[in-house]
Amino acid sequence: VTRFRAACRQLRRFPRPPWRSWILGHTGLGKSTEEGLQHVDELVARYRHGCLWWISPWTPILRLFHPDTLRPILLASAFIAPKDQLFYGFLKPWLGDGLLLSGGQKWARHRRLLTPAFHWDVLKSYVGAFNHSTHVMHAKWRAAAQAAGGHVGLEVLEQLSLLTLDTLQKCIFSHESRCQEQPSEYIKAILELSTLVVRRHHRLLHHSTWLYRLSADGRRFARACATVHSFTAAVVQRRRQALDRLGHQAWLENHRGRSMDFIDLLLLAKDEDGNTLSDEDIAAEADTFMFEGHDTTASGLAWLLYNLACHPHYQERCRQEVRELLKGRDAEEIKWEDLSHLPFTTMCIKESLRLHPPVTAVSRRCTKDIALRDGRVIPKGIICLMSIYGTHHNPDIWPEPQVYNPLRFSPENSKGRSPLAFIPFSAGPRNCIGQSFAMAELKVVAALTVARFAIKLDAGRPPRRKPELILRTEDGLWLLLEPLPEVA
Ligand code: HEM
Repeated sequence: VTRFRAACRQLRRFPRPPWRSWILGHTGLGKSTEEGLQHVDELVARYRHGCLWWISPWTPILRLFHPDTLRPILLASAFIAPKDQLFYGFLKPWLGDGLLLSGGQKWARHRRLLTPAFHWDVLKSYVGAFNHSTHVMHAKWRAAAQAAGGHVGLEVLEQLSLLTLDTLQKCIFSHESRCQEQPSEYIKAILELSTLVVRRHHRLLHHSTWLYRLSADGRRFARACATVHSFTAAVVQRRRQALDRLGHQAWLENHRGRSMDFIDLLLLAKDEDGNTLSDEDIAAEADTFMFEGHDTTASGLAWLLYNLACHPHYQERCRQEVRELLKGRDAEEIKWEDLSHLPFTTMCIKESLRLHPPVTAVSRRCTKDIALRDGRVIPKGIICLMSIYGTHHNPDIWPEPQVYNPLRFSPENSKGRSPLAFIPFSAGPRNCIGQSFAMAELKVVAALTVARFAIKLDAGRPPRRKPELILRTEDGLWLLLEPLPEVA
């Protein structure tokens, strides 16, 4: 009680938006809806740095949305600012102790072991998979457009989710599920788990582990977890047996000509003391990549296509850039070397990630008091909800924040801007390990899509944003797609 009262004294220095009552606090005022996001815009416009939010009479949350207030927490060591369980706990039975959820020494050791798996030399070999999965998706779109007599209206979030799951299965497991063309039990289970985790957040009774286990949703969750875990465990086990049977050298020689996937790299990963990852560790990391890598990238892509549909002149400029790059080639294929030659498309991607960040917030609970530059203190143990969306919409940093303007990211306009003003992949020691992977995939899919399709708004179905685990929409994101003549 004494500690709580001392914390409340510190917290009084943060502005508190009007609440419903001192018993209810702000309960029910922060919704995962379009209105909820507009409310965040209002909070940011009014409080600029952050504000205090009471989700119950004994649970204060600091909502932070400015580089100055985010800096000391985002840049603190993972030991001082660990993840908070309230927001991440429901993922635990699925993702176990993978990088996203683990903490302390285990996280630090795994982060070190996993970092080389995201080196550019490795990512290079995945660009082929990005191209191939995009060809498959586009072939489906072309067939649908032809059948519809010219252009087709599609819900692109679902389409792009299947595309990113397809590429991840290839890059992590070297597995061709062909999930874009035919149903896959494993992919169905992953999509179901994502939906169930969000639903559990909204149902207070389901927050209790034992009540959840007894509920229909809890049983579905357990079944989907079992499907995902048995798939991953079987792949890891098969590879481990092959490695043990052949020995390192022969196993590596066996790989000549075929690029290594994530499972291979994790099986071979060794720290400076010669410690390796156990099969359970590898499986948890693979499950984490599948979760963290699919919906986030799909949301980023879907909102990018939407923003380009809203701004046909930017779309046309991207198209010209890509066509120029592909001119005279035998195949319409984006290569690794091409990724640095798409400056305008890259600016459009970044501006879309700013305006519609796939992950809208991350949260931490500090293990010691954190002093801010202005003298205020974030007390130990308080949940800090760091709003990526709010920071990206902060008028202190981004003039006219609601406007889509890729030129904000031109080299001259980026000069002098705080590195924490644009944080779609978070920042600091716990930033996104997959950000280069994601940017490469975003560029390949975006470039091929603008080259092959005219993307238009579906006037009858304007999207209403819905921030869940990722930024979605209430009834899907519908766009009209019209095939263009091939370039190469
Ligand atoms: C546009 C796509 C992506 C976005 C916007 C994104 C965003 C983020 C953010 C904001 C975090 C920090 C989460 C937190 O602090 O709680 C994060 C962490 C993480 N991301 Fe991503 N991500 C993307 C793609 C990917 C991909 C493709 C992978 C893997 C293949 C990946 C793997 C991870 C992992 C493992 C973590 C946890 C890192 C750690 O705690 O050490 N992400 N991501």
